[in-house]
Amino acid sequence: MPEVRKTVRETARDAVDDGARRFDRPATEAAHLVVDGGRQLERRGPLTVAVAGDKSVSHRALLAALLPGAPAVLTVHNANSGGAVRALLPALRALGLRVDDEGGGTLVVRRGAVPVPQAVRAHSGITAWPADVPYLETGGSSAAARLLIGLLAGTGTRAVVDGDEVLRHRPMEWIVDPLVELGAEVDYLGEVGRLPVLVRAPVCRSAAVELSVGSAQARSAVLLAVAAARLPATVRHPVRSRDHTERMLAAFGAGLHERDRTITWDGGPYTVPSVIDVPADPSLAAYPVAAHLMWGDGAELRVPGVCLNPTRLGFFEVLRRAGADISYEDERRTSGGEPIGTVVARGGLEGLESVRVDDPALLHALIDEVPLLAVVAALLPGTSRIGCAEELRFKETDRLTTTARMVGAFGARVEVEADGLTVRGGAALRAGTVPGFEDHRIAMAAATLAMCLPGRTTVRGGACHHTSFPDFADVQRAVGARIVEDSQR
Ligand SMILES: O=C(O)C1=C[C@@H](OP(=O)(O)O)[C@@H](O)[C@H](O)C1
Ligand SMILES: C=C(OP(=O)(O)O)C(=O)O
Repeated sequence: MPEVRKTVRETARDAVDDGARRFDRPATEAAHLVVDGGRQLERRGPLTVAVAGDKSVSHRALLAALLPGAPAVLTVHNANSGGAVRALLPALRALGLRVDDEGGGTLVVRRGAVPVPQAVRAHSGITAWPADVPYLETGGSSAAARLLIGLLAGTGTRAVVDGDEVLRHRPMEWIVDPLVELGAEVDYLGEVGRLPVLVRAPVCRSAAVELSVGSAQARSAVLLAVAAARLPATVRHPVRSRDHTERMLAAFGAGLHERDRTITWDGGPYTVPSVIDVPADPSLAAYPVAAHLMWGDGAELRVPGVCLNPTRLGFFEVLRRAGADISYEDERRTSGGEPIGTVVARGGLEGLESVRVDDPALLHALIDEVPLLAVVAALLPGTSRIGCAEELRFKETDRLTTTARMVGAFGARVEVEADGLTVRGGAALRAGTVPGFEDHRIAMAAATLAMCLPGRTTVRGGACHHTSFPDFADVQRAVGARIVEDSQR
């Protein structure tokens, strides 16, 4: 372990001085999104829209094919087809899995194929790459990279894991440090704490590890490592963030127990099924629901088949606490340990004063929806505060800064603090040209706000929504938006 490890809070505070530069991207190549404000609906009755499969559950379902004892053929239904999930497929193929896209979100993963090598991405600090090990690149998807590193460290598969230029800036010590405590050997090939890494030797010590970050990816990497190694372990973590890995392993029959933020894994047997169904993504459902509430002129919006795992419902919960009419209808079915149901939104934002996030578990339950929550907050009259959000600085962009800049470009008054945002409502918002920062969550939040402002908004590089929500524009059109991708660039 390093002698002095900065806390996430300290690192986030330093990042403030660095401004958004650290995570800002170069000028985007992606097409813009062009939005004309106002709702265009033929009738105002109840509406139902479907959103794609959950990104996090899709990643875990695909990676289950690497667990020991996984079936020769694993079929994943309703997988998210965005760039972040797709980014995992070449890495799986390089490890000797065949992955076929059968259409309609069905991916079939077969063991025992001839490995398809990936091209090595040049790195200014690396002249000689380790020979005779697979090179696995996971694009810009941190979930894909971190969970994969955990699995490789569990199965004892030597490999290099890398990512694109943005992912190469994101922290990997969050997972490497605990894996090393468990006896794994993982080398940084370039900058310490960053990709690319070489996974050299497996976890082998039954230690009790203590995680310093709330990141579900960090916890999942450790759990997948010990589950793959069949190594009993105890994992203490600071906050209950999304628990899809725990639910998936428990659904496989693994002996996993949690008490007082301590997870105990008994190292016993489990069975990976041959079919995994992915529920719809609550983080995607948040966009049509937000648009419906911000317009406030529709009857009822229903989004069925959504993953109702409470560790993912923070966006809806915060709005419910503020007075929004959002409810869940339990569909009385579960999949892979995940509860499934319909999200129902009625009415609009009238009567809502402000929103508040002041507890880490709540923040983690809406971690990817912070830009969207800031957009909603900008339309409320009062002062909203989104706190406990220091980990937002380590996403695709520094999302505290990029959220503030995006909402600010509409005229909103937003202050960035070390651990969050204060949004002072009541400012006059206007359409215009706003930055998307090549960050899908920022771009989709901007486009959603633009839908309820008069006039035309261009979200620069907004087509990056394909990372997590390829049919974002179609879904928003289905609820009444006038939105197109500007391919004339
Ligand atoms: O576990 C996952 O699949 C994810 C966890 C979250 O990241 P952190 O766990 O790093 O906060 C989230 O932001 C990301 O979109 C997906
Ligand atoms: C932060 C995200 O994903 P990841 O951390 O996997 O890149 C996201 O999808 O918003």
